[in-house]
Amino acid sequence: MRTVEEQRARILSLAEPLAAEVTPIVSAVGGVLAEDLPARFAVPPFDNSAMDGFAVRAGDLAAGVELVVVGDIPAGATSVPEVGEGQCARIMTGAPLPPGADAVVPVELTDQPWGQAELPARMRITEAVAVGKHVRRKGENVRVGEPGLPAGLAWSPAAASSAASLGYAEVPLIRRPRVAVLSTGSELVAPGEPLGFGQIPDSNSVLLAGLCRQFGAEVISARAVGDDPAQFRAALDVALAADLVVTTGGVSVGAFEVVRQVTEGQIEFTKVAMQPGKPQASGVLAAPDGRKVPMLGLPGNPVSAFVSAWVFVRPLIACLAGRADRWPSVQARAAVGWSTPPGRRQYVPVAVADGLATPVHALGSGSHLVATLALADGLAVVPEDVEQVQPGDLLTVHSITA
Ligand SMILES: Nc1nc2c(c(=O)[nH]1)N[C@H]1C(S)=C(S)[C@@H](COP(=O)(O)OP(=O)(O)OC[C@H]3O[C@@H](n4cnc5c(N)ncnc54)[C@H](O)[C@@H]3O)O[C@H]1N2
Ligand code: MOO
Repeated sequence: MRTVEEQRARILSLAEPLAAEVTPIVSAVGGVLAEDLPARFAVPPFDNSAMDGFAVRAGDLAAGVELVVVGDIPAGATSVPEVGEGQCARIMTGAPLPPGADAVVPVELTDQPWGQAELPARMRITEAVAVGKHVRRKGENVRVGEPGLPAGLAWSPAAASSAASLGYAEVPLIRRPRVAVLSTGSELVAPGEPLGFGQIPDSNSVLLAGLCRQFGAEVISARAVGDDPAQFRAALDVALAADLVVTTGGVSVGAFEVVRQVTEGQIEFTKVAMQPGKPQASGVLAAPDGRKVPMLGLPGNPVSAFVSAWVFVRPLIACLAGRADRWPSVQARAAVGWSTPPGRRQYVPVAVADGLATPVHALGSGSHLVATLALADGLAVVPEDVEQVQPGDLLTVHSITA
């Protein structure tokens, strides 16, 4: 059996980051920055006032000193007066600091009224300020040419505002990878439908569509097909419009494994030393338009599909998106003991509280325990060489919320 790491390395070798596209910053939320963006503008772009008040020469100041007001500098002013000894200029927040001035006295520390007021001829200060006070220096956030935003940054409203400030209206972005989800199984009926004999609700389509979105992908379709090779082939051809196809079911050794029957030869079927999630399929298929599209065939058992999505689909989506993948974890102590399959890494859905990890169901990592999956806030990892977890054992618990 292949280790989890070997399988993950194989899967990552199937794909490359999608090509970057020049994208308006405002419409880019959800993408990933493809290149470093150096600062085209200094931030702030010029020395400016942090307060509404008066630009002064700090050396002139003492409580009670009166200064001659030589001009008015609103934000957006295109020219500014020079401030000489004994002089000051009225200035607003964000307005350029005039030559000669080296500090700003807020209007509250003067004898002048705040708010809309005539420009006074003279102004008396009530409290002195030090050199540099209330002045925001050019480039004190970032200087021209310095690193602005780094490649790999997940685009966000904050990133758009940084990019605008750094001088960019468009940026090279890798869009969200497009994923098609295809669940297989003749026993599947749509959620909410009554169940006939031997039928089961299709929970994997909604599970994987949601997880892929959580992992940063755009889901272009999520549907179920029966275990009929022609039906599956036709659905797969449509799904290949995506950047990644994720299927569930039909990868084991039964007599009606439709994913295996249709794709064997192009897709590799293997066993991975993990539980749940042992049977795994992965490979690259040729889309009708000639693109090479990676496909992951996850096992059909719902908890197996869930764990496989976190362990394999998530890093592959991150790779396509041009992002580094990291899976946050915490350490927690097992609240109870349980047995684990030797030689396979176990991923157990657990609830974590007060540093204790409790399996969300007494049957632990049973791959069919879909009804209680939602109660988990992490996947506890039991290493391959452990056969019995004892109460109090320290476990790594991966987050399933980030
Ligand atoms: N003889 C062996 N049998 C099995 C082995 C094995 O090694 N030898 N491995 C077992 C393991 S482990 C797993 S996991 C499953 C994987 O089987 P498949 O990927 O082929 O999945 P199916 O047989 O289609 O379904 C398995 C199970 O999951 C239910 N299911 C499937 N799709 C959905 C869905 N969309 N929503 C909800 N539930 C779904 C399905 O009804 C089955 O109960 O194979 C074992 N067998
Ligand atoms: O690997 Mo299966 O996913 O153990 O039930």
